[in-house]
Amino acid sequence: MIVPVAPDTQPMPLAAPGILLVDNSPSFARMVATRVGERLGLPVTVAGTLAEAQRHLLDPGRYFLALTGLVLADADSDAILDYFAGTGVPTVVVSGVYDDEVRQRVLGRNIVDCVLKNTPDSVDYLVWLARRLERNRHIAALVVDDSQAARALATSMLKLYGFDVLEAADGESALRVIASNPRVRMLITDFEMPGMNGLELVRRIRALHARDHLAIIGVSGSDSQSLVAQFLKNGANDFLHKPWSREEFFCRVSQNVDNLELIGTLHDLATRDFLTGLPNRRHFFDRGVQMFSGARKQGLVVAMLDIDHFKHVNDTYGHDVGDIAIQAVAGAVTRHARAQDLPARFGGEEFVLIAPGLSADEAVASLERLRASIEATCIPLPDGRHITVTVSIGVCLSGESLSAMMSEADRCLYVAKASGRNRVEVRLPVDCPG
Ligand SMILES: Nc1nc2c(ncn2[C@@H]2O[C@H](COP(=O)(O)OP(=O)(O)OP(=O)(O)O)[C@@H](O)[C@H]2O)c(=O)[nH]1
Repeated sequence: MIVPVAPDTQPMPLAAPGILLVDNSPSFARMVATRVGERLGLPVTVAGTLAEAQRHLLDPGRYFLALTGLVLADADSDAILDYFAGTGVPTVVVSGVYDDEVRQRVLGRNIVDCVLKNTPDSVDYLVWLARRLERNRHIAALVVDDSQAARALATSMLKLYGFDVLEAADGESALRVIASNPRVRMLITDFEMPGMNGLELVRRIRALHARDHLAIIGVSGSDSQSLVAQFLKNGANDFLHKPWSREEFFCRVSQNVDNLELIGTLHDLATRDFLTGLPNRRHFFDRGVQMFSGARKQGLVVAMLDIDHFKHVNDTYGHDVGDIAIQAVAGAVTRHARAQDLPARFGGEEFVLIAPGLSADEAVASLERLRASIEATCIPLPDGRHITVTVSIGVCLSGESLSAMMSEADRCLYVAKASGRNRVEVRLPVDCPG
């Protein structure tokens, strides 16, 4: 999405923070803005001069990233670099020249990176960089080092890359910060610290947080050959030698958070149903068995839901509308589920819900509310029409195992269908006195 702004207009408020692209070539700026904006779905504002860029940046929350060229009509390259380095907005230089001299001038200031213009990969790299910096804003990083100066350096770099940064001066404080901040997904720790050293800290963190949830990078100025291996063997994801270069620091930090996200995506693909986003059947059984064994005292309820006459919906309106109806019912089930419940798409037009800690009356009343809410939902179709669907629900209130409860819930579902549909049917299993 491109937001063109006439040179003398004041900035317009934007809904989400976007990207400011500053370049003296309108055709290049427009090409990059279109491709970056389309691929990221973020607003990109184009400015042709430094003065124009300064006007846009008057509103501090409007941009999370500035991309700037070094050739502008109203300023030389040092003035451009000095200005952007002082704005507090993470800035990437997009330059026609990137030799050692430019590199040193750029990376000697508070500038995230320098990208060579007009190479086949430059737009791909900019898209990756912009996406990375945007996502970093939602990640907390923790820097652990007893040296205040070393902490300040790593902190300023991580802030430049958009992270929300926390600091700790020793291992014990670091453990406390992690315990109280679930948003911490990246930790950078020094080796030599008083009390607990970096290796011991990594070991203690790994007892609670897996590598695919919290990335740890060890750092040290020591020449010891074995230290890197020791950090990795104790559970660190990566290692950086002090003094690190700005570029290496950024690459390693980014690669590690990229990996965390990739693993998160793979986990979602393996555990979530693609159409509805609900947990899939496999994840349901994994979690459901755990919930069953953990809930012996308080008990749990298993409910099976099936959309009524769904074949008729498909036959009448087509498969796409059938999918919309499945998504609408999934939405109702998701909204109905409490934090401690486990809803899932069991397959086709069938759903399952495990709800712990409910009395029989509460369970029946709650599922009756769900049934009624689905019946009352007008499901909008792309052509402006609406449809409604109903569901039948079979409920089991207790049983010897999860599979026994599911069989009983399924049997009740069959009875609900046979008794006219759009109803909740509850029976206690024969092997349970109630
Ligand atoms: N659109 C769509 N249809 C699906 C999906 N999965 C299964 N179906 C269809 O769901 C329908 C299920 O029909 P039936 O099992 O005969 O049951 P029903 O028509 O809902 O009838 P009752 O359950 O007896 O009320 C079939 O037509 C399947 O093709 C899906 O992901 N999307």
